[in-house]
Amino acid sequence: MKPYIVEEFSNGILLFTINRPEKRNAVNYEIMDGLEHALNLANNKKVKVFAITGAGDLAFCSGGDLSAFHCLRTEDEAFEMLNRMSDLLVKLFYLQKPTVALLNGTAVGGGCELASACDFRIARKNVKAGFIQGTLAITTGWGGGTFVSEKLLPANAMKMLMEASLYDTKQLEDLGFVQMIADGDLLESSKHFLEKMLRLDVNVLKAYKMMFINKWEKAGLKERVKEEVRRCSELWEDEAHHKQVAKFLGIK
Ligand SMILES: CC[C@H](C(=O)O)C(=O)SCCNC(=O)CCNC(=O)[C@H](O)C(C)(C)COP(=O)(O)OP(=O)(O)OC[C@H]1O[C@@H](n2cnc3c(N)ncnc32)[C@H](O)[C@@H]1OP(=O)(O)O
Repeated sequence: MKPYIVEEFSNGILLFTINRPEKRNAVNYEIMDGLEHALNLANNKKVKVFAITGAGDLAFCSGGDLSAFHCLRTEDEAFEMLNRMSDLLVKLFYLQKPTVALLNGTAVGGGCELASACDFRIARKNVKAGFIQGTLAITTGWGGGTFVSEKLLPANAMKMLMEASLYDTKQLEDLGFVQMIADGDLLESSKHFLEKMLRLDVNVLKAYKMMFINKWEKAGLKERVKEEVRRCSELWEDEAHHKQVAKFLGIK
């Protein structure tokens, strides 16, 4: 089974699907390579909106693949992986067209960071999401803390990060994290959400997105993401983190 799927629709939506439902769409290096490939395709002027979703109906993305990354023990080893994914999420954040995360299921940890790198989040009714990294004795490490602090009211962003909890769709909507709760098919609901944008020329969408990109550039966003990655790498090395990951993986 291919670990990811890239589909271009005639209405201008390019859809990237993480296709590892058996691992709750956890992100490993293959998925990172796939995301990089899809982001390169998204620069084509035929693409008006870039969308991301997960295969199956249980998880959008469960964050970093703990079995793949459990072997990363030191700050530097962690930084290399975290930096690779954070560079990709910055590229997604700065994509010069609208981006949308279609939350087909649970978005936890890095999965919530992936969703926060998009301009919009549309969720199915029974979805839960949260930055649970704190329960693993680390912080966000792919840029999600920086992204969400740009997207939500400061108190709501800090609440989501510091509570390290899962929220339901009503809570996510109240926090301003989710812009629409889908009633029925997620892709159809997203087309309804996007239909007014999709009728505009891609250059108009690009010009408006540049207004936000310029603001983020002036706010030192890329440097703040690098600091976030470094802070997470430092915590990653601590025994407290390795112990929590081993517990999840059932390793004594
Ligand atoms: C900076 C980002 C940072 C990083 O590490 O890079 C993070 O993302 S930290 C957060 C890492 N993610 C997690 O801690 C989430 C772990 N997963 C879960 O909490 C649950 O699996 C959940 C809530 C996503 C779904 O629960 P559900 O009961 O539906 O499924 P299972 O727990 O039974 O899992 C099924 C199957 O998938 C494997 N799995 C799930 N998540 C991951 C993951 N993140 N990495 C690797 N494998 C994962 C799980 O082990 C099961 O595999 P199986 O072989 O069937 O036992």
